[in-house]
Amino acid sequence: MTDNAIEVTPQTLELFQMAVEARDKAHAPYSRFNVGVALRTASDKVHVGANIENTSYPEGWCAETSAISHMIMAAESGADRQIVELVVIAELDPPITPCGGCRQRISEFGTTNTIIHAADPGGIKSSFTLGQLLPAAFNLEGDA
Ligand SMILES: O=c1ccn([C@H]2C[C@H](O)[C@@H](CO)O2)c(=O)[nH]1
Ligand SMILES: [Zn+2]
Repeated sequence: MTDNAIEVTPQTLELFQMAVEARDKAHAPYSRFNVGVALRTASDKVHVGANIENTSYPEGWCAETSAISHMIMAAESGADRQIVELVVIAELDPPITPCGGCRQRISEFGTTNTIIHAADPGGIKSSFTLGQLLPAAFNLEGDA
């Protein structure tokens, strides 16, 4: 359990390990801030990503975006593109949560119940639902 009572399961710990490994692949020579992500789909597939920066600074992208790109290109069914749970890891205290743009991207392929775990190398430190991180999200389809 973390501070707000979202459960950390053995599956979550596996996700954490994969995010740690993904982080080693970051290309972040400009910020020197390596980020790793692992996400699990409704079909129980795992995809990873790291941040990939560019000498033209605004052209870099986040670890979450890398992982979503992997998920979409590997997907063969609707469940393969539904994000159930995601771990983001960097080295900061308090641990980072996805940036605003990535919250919106996760929202495209998640629900308000999608779980987002914020980790540092020591483990998962806090957990949120996407609804907590992106309340009143933009959604052309409305609630119906
Ligand atoms: O959730 C986040 C927040 C930041 N970054 C990256 C973007 C940039 O490369 C570096 C510093 O902001 O961290 C991510 O990958 N994910
Ligand atoms: Zn981002």
